[in-house]
Parts: sequence; C-alpha cells; structure tokens
Amino acid sequence: MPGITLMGAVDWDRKLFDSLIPLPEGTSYNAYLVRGSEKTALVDTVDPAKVDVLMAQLDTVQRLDYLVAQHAEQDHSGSIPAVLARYPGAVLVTNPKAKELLQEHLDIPDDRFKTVADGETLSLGNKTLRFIYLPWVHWPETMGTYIEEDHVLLSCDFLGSHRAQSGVFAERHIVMHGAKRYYAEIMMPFRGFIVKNLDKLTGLQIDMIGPSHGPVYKEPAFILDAYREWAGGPPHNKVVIPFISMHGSTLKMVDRLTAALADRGVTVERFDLTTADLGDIAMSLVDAATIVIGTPAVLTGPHPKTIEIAYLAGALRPKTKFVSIIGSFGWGQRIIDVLGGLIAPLKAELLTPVLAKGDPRAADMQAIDALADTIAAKHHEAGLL
Ligand SMILES: Cc1cc2nc3c(=O)[nH]c(=O)nc-3n(C[C@H](O)[C@H](O)[C@H](O)COP(=O)(O)O)c2cc1C
Repeated sequence: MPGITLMGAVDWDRKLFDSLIPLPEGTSYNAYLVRGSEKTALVDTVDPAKVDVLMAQLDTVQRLDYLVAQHAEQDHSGSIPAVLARYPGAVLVTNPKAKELLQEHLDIPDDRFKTVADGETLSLGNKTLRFIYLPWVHWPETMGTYIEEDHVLLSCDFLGSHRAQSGVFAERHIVMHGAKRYYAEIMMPFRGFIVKNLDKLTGLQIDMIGPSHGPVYKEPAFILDAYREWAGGPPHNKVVIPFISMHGSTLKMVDRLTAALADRGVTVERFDLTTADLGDIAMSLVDAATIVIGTPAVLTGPHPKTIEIAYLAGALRPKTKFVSIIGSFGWGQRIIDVLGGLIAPLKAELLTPVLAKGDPRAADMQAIDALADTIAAKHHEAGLL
C-alpha cells in the first residue's frame, strides 16, 4: 500500500510465547511506517530482542514525527525507548491507560507523550490516523489505528496470528492455524469484549488489516468472520479429553469413553498430557461443548499435569457448557474438590464424575457408558447433536 510499509521483525526461532505456549510456526512483531505528505508516524515497535532489526530498517527514515503505541506489552512497546532516543523530536502518541502502563513498564518521561481519545484523529497531511480503542484485546489499554484514506486498520494484537513467514500477506488456509492458536491463548478469555469490538468495527470500510503479529490480511472478511464464530458462535458437538495415566487404569476409562461417545455421534479430541502441546489443547477448547479430564490420584489430589490444564481451562474460559472428571485411585483422594475448584470459572454444568478404585471393573465401565449417554443427551438438548 503506498505510504504504508510493514516493518518489524520476523521471529522464526522463538519457541514459546508468554513462556508457556509453544510456537510451532514462530511469530512476528509488526511495526508499520505511515508516511503522509507532511508527517511520518511509526505504529508500534518490536520485542527488545529484535530492536537491532527495527533500527536497521529505520536507517531509511530521517525524520519521525510520531511514534504510536497501540499496546503497552513489551513485545510491541519494548523498543520504544530506543526509537525515542533516535528521534528526539518524535511524539509518543497513545491513550491515557497505555501511557500509565508504558510509564510503569518502561519509565518513559511524561513530556514525550501525547494522549488521544477514542475516535480522535491525527493528520499526517494526505493520511489521517484515527485511533479506535479496542479494550481488552487483550490488555485494558489496547487500541487500533485506522488509516482513513486507505481504509487500512492496524488492529494491534486483535486478529493477529503466531506465524513467521517471508511474505507480507496472509493466505487463508495457511494462516488460520496460527490465528486460531493465537486467539485461543490470548483472546479467548475476553470473548465478550471481542464481540463488542467486532461490532465497533462494523461501520468501517476495511480493505486491509495489519495486525501486530503474523501476516497482513488483504481480504479481511475471513478473519473477522472466524473471530465472530470463535468468540460468539455456539460450541460444537465435541468433547475434549485431556488425560494422564501412570499405570493404564485411567487410560482404559478414557478409551471406553472415547468409543462410547463416538458410537453416540459425538466428536472426541484427546490429549495425553505427557506429550500434548498446550497450544493444541487451547485451540481444541475454542469450540468444545464438553471437557472431561482424566486423572489418577497422586498424593491425594489429581495428577499435577491435570491441575495445570484445569487451571488453564478455567483461565481461558472457553464457551464449554459441560464438564466431568474420570479416573482411578488407590485408597483415598480429593480429585473432584481440587479439579472442580479450578474449572469453576467455566460456569459449566458438572456431569457426574466416574472414579474407579484401582483397575476399572464392569460397573465402572457402565458408569462411563452412562456418562457418554448424558453427554450425548446434553449436546442434543443444546441443539449441537
Ligand atoms: C506416586 C503415586 C501417588 C499416589 N497417590 C495416591 C493417593 O494419594 N491416593 C490414592 O487413592 N491413590 C494414590 N495412588 C494410586 C493411584 O492413584 C492408583 O494406582 C491408580 O489406579 C493409578 O491410575 P493409573 O493407572 O491411571 O495411573 C498413587 C500412585 C502413585 C504412583
């Protein structure tokens, strides 16, 4: 797009995001240079680990009038101090909440800031930046920048993807995996805000979307539609079973439940927590109607690997309607108390758990079949099956 240049850094080698979720396709930190007839603005910077890449790109930019900070998180804001030091006359443009966070995180002096209101515009001459607050996608201060003359939306983390690639633009079938993984980990807890922010964008003509991670969308409709479905659509006729088994008893119950659900027309996605990728589990949770956690008793409670996943599910708050727990114990346990508390934020209905003492017997397997019956009936009642 004339006058708008993608800058920033592609991070092919980063292994984890938030020191938690694996990045099988890498990621990128996008900055955008917008040159108007009178002024030049840079929108966002890069993770400090890549500051040299951005600085080399800026060798072609003699004068920078504005540096726009859409988001105070360090993977976009961490190189702001270096850019401000290079351009002593540049004004840091952001919203009041982001200013507060930037000062707390990066100690930027007060006199470098200009704060903007929701909807306020900033003229660069023949290009006008309109700032659109997009709160809670995924911090309280996040905002986007709409370039009015070009109908381009720089959407911040909203609508982004974890994907490193050599080209600028997104290909739908290639980007969707990284976009859904990104949504699941970063955006899903804020589903209500996502729907509101999508509504806020509906009046705008948007011909192109430049997110802060991953490739640029030349045909933005598909990512907007995907977000609408992920955040606001109904869950699918699907049960996610994250499980672990030390000696095989819980595994037998998981196998039985998988088969019984398949017989009843319910899709199952299983994750053995000894090897499963947290990002894959998070993606699977996006549209799961039901979660069943499988665990043996370990040191009174559930296996620690299932504690992590129950906590994560509770924190990510997918649109899950039903939950249950299956597993095996030896002599005494508090599995339901512990896991039940962790998944409580889901506000899902707890279907009667099945815990076998030792190796599961016929009665335990019948209880598993009954759980499958209940799940199928619940999905049917909810109009999913
Ligand atoms: C390290 C360890 C700790 C255990 N702690 C408990 C416990 O606190 N309470 C209990 O009822 N069973 C406990 N057990 C027994 C297992 O829960 C039991 O053997 C169960 O059947 C194992 O299921 P699995 O075959 O799916 O691993 C423990 C087993 C192991 C190996």
